[in-house]
Amino acid sequence: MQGTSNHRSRGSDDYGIYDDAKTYYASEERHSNRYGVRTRTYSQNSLVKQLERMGATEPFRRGSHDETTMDQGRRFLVNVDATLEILKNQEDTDGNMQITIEDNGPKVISLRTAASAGHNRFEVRGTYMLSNLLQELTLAKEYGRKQIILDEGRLNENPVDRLSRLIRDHFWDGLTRRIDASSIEVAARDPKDWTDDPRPRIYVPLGAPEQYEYYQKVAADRPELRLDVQQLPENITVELIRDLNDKPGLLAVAVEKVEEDDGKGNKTTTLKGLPFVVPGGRFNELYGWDSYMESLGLLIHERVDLAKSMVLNFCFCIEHYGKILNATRSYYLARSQPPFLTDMALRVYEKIKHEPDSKEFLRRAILAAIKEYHSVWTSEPRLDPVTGLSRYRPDGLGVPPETEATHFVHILEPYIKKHNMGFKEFVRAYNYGEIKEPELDEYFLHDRAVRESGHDTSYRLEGVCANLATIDLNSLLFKYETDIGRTIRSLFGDKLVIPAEFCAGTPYQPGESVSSAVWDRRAKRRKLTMDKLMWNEEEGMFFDYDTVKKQRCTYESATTFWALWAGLATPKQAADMVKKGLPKLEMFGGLVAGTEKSRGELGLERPNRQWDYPYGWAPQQMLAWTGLLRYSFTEEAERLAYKWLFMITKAFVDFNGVVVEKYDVTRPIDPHRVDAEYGNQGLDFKGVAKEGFGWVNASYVYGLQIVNAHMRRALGTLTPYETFVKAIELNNERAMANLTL
Ligand SMILES: OC[C@H]1O[C@H](O[C@H]2O[C@H](CO)[C@@H](O)[C@H](O)[C@H]2O)[C@H](O)[C@@H](O)[C@@H]1O
Ligand SMILES: [Ca+2]
Repeated sequence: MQGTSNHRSRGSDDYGIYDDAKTYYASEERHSNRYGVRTRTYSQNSLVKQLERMGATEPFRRGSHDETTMDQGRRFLVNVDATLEILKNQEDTDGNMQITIEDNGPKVISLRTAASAGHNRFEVRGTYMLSNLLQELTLAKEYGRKQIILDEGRLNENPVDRLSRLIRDHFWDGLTRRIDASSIEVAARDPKDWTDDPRPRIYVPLGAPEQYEYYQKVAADRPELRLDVQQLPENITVELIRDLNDKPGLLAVAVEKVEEDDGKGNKTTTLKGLPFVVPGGRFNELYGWDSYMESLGLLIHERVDLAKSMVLNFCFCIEHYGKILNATRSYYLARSQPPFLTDMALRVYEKIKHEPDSKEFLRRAILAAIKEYHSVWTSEPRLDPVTGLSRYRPDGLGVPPETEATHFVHILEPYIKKHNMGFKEFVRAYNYGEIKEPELDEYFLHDRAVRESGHDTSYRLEGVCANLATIDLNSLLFKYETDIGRTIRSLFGDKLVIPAEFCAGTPYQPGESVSSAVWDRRAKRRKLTMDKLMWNEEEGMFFDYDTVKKQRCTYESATTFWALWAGLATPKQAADMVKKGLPKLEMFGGLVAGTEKSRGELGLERPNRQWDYPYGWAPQQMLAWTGLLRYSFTEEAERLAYKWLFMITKAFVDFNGVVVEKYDVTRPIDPHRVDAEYGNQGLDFKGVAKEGFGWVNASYVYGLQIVNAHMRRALGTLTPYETFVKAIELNNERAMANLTL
């Protein structure tokens, strides 16, 4: 592998070695024989004929290994199909269309060099280079190339640079959706639609009549889509949401008006969907907290427009659906997800504040957040009136339809037996209240809350979540309170007028103005209550508080660090957390979601849960790093970031460019293997990964900003953390010895 690589690196020919796939492979000229390659043409027919004659897989004579590296690096002349065949037959021994350390091929292929016009050969060796070759050829084939001139630099690229580049140039685009005529069929696809006729369907809120008209026109103009366009009634009840489960669909989000040219010089106005980034895999809709995490990566990559339009989509959701939704599908209408809107909007604002409409953007986001704060998070049923703290506690009816088919079998089985019914028959009868089972009602109340918490599922929350004032939610609300107060004070002259459309569900009258003082008081009160009910000095951790049992919980969770992220911990609490809490949760690959002790024994009746030990999730890492830095625990933040990035980079190198939804942070060899619940997302690709996974992509980009330059270099050479530290210590000792004072 190369120690470093320069992404702007260009050969004398002016082509970039690290151009994005489209630029690299779509150019005819780049792959013609202009690099001193013999002008003989290798037609596809003659290649295939030679191939057949030789009974072999590649049609050139064997050359010597005497190619020298030129200033722009070695280049290979590669026949795409034939080489792909060799790779598949020889190197992908388990036949999963990926070349990984689990394949048992010879791990070497000899490629013809371009400078010798294909006469000389050079061996490409090892899993990483071969899997990069597979990825490059898969892309070349998709761009219709039969023969390419391939830079060796694309095969032995520093993996940190390669993954960062793929995220920047490919993954974000692969995950971006727009709900308009340009690509509604892509956005509407729902792998979680288990109905007999999973056709594309969109629900449009009553307050967006132009959108309703627009989508009806799209459906009429393109009948082959079978797009079903439905208008939602004004009052969205839990009964309605349950009924929509038979016809699940996408929920409309924000659009903008644009001018369109009909090709004859006539201008008409049409609608264009504001884009958003989806998590990936089976999650093909706009998610609440995934979007926040994604925006942290997008902003680093200067994709400010995407982050901004996700904020605007959230404002649309609050205005039309009453909340930032768990995600934008009909079955998610009743529940939200961890709230991050104020921080997200402020980060976007920081990037656009020189633009004329930036203040208006921020005003709208803060008004939406205020409405959400009051009408969703601090009113019943989520508000616990006794403590004033909040809980994840959404309304809903029956069994959530979006989970994998078997998810609730073990829960429902006893009831199915009791009522002597089939699975589907029972679920329908229960959902429609024909069967009353109060115990099940209680189970699903908590299950819905678990899903709203984003931590679905975990033994921290199962069977109790709706009663818990969690450390995560209350830290986020403290952040809302402080962000809103500070913004009103510093950017709106300590006076923000609440317009009529933002009043419903809030204590405000139209035109009433709000100042920062009340927000400061709310934050102060929340902090005091949390200190009293949730902080355990002995353990050095914040714990959830059970509002029904009126006691502090004991499950040790990585969410304790959210208190640092939000800035609610005192310096002493932060130091205690680093000293006592952190060692319990720090693993080989970074932070684990919860401790093994807290998770407890697993068994047939107690299967593993994806938000428990031994799994680690990108949002937990990102919030902890940011929180630690906020309290000046730089070394700890860097160390945790290094471990997480190392684990991701190593899996990326050893497993054909894989980037997944979550990792087993205790598993050094194959951390992407997760068999809990619905397995892992992001694994299912042929030849080349195109999307990664939204928040892991973001954590990678964000984490690289946390580690120092020396660490970044060490990651590029896949240096395990312990080795890195030893090397640093040795260096320091030497430097000390050589120090002449
Ligand atoms: O389909 C099952 C569940 O899937 C979602 O949860 C998981 O994926 C989300 C998207 O990446 C993520 O936000 C969440 O934290 C994950 O646990 C969905 O959010 C659940 O509501 C759904 O039941
Ligand atoms: Ca394989």
